[in-house]
Amino acid sequence: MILVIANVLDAHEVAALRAAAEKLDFVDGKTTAGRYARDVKQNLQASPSKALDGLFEKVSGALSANEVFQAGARPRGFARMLLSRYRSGMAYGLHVDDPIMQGQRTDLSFTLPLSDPAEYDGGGLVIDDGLEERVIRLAAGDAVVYPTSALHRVEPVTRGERMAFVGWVTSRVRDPARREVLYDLDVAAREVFETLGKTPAFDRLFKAKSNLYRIWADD
Ligand SMILES: O=C(O)CCC(=O)C(=O)O
Ligand SMILES: [Fe+2]
Repeated sequence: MILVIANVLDAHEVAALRAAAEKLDFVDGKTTAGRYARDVKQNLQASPSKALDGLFEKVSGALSANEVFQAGARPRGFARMLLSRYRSGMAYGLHVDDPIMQGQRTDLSFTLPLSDPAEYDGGGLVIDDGLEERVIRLAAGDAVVYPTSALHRVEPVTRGERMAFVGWVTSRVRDPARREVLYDLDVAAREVFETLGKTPAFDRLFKAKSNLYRIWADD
């Protein structure tokens, strides 16, 4: 399941993060890529610093407060986050991300751009779901969350600059099919609640979702 979540950050938050990001040092992104991804990775990444950690906290806080992210990802925590920058001519070829980062299993990947698509050409995130490729170009402040198991790439940027947070989430529910069942039940329960109120059908649906979550959640 690929989830696009609108407005994780509002325009003010995006502008503040962008201004703070402009003050950071950026280095070659190859330093954080795995053995095979390194060969196809051409981008820049903010070097680790206290200021960068502060930005990561804002992003993880905004995602954690987002109901759609909670329902779709069931996050236990964030394994890693990066702030990356693609200037004209830069790209990240087809690759798969590391299964373990900083000792944590990576179940879900996300991209949250700080640049609007009008600021650059190319630069789409292309996710291969096994059957076909999907090209995703998000507005600044939106996020896409997708299984870390998927092959993916970033198309070459041919004009302007694409700045984005990327990160990896460890989920309490490791199996993507189970996560999708929980997400569907959550969405259905919410819809019943909003249209019909807290009816017996809602109580049953929500109980079923809660109990499946209890059965499937890692300790
Ligand atoms: O920038 C993106 O949308 C994804 C980048 C990526 O695949 C990575 O950093 O591993
Ligand atoms: Fe990647």
